[in-house]
Amino acid sequence: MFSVKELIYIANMDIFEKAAEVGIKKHPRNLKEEVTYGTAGFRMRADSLDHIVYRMGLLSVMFSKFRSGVTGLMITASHNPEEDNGVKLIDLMGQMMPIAWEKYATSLANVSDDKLVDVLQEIAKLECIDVTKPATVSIGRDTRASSLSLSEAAVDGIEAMKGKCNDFGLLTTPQLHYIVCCQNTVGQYGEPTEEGYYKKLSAAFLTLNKNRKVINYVPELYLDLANGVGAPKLQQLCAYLGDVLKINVCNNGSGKLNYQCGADFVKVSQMQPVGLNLEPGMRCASFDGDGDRLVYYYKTSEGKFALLDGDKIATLFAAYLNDLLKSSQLKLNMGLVQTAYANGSSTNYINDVMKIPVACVPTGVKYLHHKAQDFDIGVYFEANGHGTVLFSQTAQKLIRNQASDNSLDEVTRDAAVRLATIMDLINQTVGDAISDMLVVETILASKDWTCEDWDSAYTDLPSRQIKIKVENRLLVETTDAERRTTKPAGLQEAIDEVVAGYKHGRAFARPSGTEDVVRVYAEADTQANADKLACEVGLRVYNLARGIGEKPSV
Ligand SMILES: CC(=O)N[C@H]1[C@@H](OP(=O)(O)O)O[C@H](CO)[C@@H](O)[C@@H]1O
Ligand SMILES: [Mg+2]
Repeated sequence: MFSVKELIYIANMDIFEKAAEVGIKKHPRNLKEEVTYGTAGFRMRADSLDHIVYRMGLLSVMFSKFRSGVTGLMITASHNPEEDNGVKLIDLMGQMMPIAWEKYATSLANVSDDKLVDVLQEIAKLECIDVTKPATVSIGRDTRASSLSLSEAAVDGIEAMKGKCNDFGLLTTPQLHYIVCCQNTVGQYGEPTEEGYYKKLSAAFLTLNKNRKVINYVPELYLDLANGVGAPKLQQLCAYLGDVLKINVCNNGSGKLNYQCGADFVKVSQMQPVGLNLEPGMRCASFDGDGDRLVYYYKTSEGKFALLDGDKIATLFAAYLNDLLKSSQLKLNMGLVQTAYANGSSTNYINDVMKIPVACVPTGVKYLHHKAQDFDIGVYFEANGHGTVLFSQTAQKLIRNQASDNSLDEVTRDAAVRLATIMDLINQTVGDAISDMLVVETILASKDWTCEDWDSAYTDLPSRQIKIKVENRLLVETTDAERRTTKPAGLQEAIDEVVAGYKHGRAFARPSGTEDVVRVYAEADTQANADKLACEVGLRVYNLARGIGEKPSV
């Protein structure tokens, strides 16, 4: 007689062995280097990814069985070059896969073909997974040339592990997060389709912009789509918006993905993208390649390029929500979550002027999202334009109750109705360029603001970001939400010494989780000083952390 545990083990073994056979035959491991499930899953050159994506297909099914719900798998390398690709897994409510599972992903990706069964068995044992249980995985992909065949590898993995696969084809990353959340909440969050996504967002946007009276706000936006998946998706959305917002698009798929365009390019180079003739008076924005980042920009009347990045979007959102909270007489606490890359001026403004609690966490959406859950209303944004707002269950309930309380005066109730509708406009599962753009437009219209009005809240300190190539980036270790290094020995002291020589100086170095580099960030009183500080800190990293190739120079 076998025990239940033994029977599960035998049934699992059968499936695992077959999955390993398919793996060897169709998706053999072709990479010698070790890879790590990083800030946004696995990311590397697309031609090294096939076996990893197949194996993530396997893992996504085990994760679905473990969670007893629909999990997600997205194929994208976001803002990285066209030649790269990546894969990441999504949890039931549309959040990132838990950190505990990242180590399973890493061991599964690195194990040799002949030991694949052992790792699968180990995960099943550790998490008590019965592989014979039903499982469903929803998958999506971006527009990269390599994405279709990689998504087929994922389907192979899902089917080999006896999971059901919902292949949604081309999607922005946040659309897949939204769909997964809808599927697991049985439609409560919305209809689990792409169509449902457009309907939910556009309905909220149209309601919020119905009776607006604007003089300064111009309902016309110039939008750079990074030649990514945002392009076809935005076009679909526009059909629902009518003439409430005119969107002129550029980099809408005919050029090279993320090349001199897109949110990352605009943020890092602090320059307008190709294909856009920026003139004063134009309100412009950029998505990244998979549609989960958004930055705005404009040209000042003096002809200077001015960026409204994730920090500016976060403060715009938080201030507006705070006003609505006050007017609707709701006592809910609100907090803002940033990373070390947030401009120092924004942090000061939130602390000193807005008087809202602000937290700093390590880079990566998973950390921001997690911290934002500490508040009734948690606004989180990375400076690069990835972010959203989370409303706790209690907050959602109180806001909806207030919105439907007929005994309240009109002003109070209107504010509560607006808050409730804004909740529907925000993609709470993850940062979403489409949704965030609609929220920004709604707020600007409601305040009757231009970009200059929005930008006038505080002035960014000049900043610079550079990348340093090193032999092994993991030699650099950090603490204090990545603001200080603990290794290699002497690096932090060297950084401190350099920073001390600059007015309003602040700088830090950390290993990237998505590229093989150490990133250096610096800010100071002038652009020239920020550039110089970044370079000087970069040199210390180069010298103390075994830099390779060209030394940084201003
Ligand atoms: C400075 C910066 O922008 N870092 C980005 C980048 O991570 P790194 O770990 O810095 O490579 O990609 C992540 C995923 O898209 C994003 O979450 C993060 O903010
Ligand atoms: Mg992205």
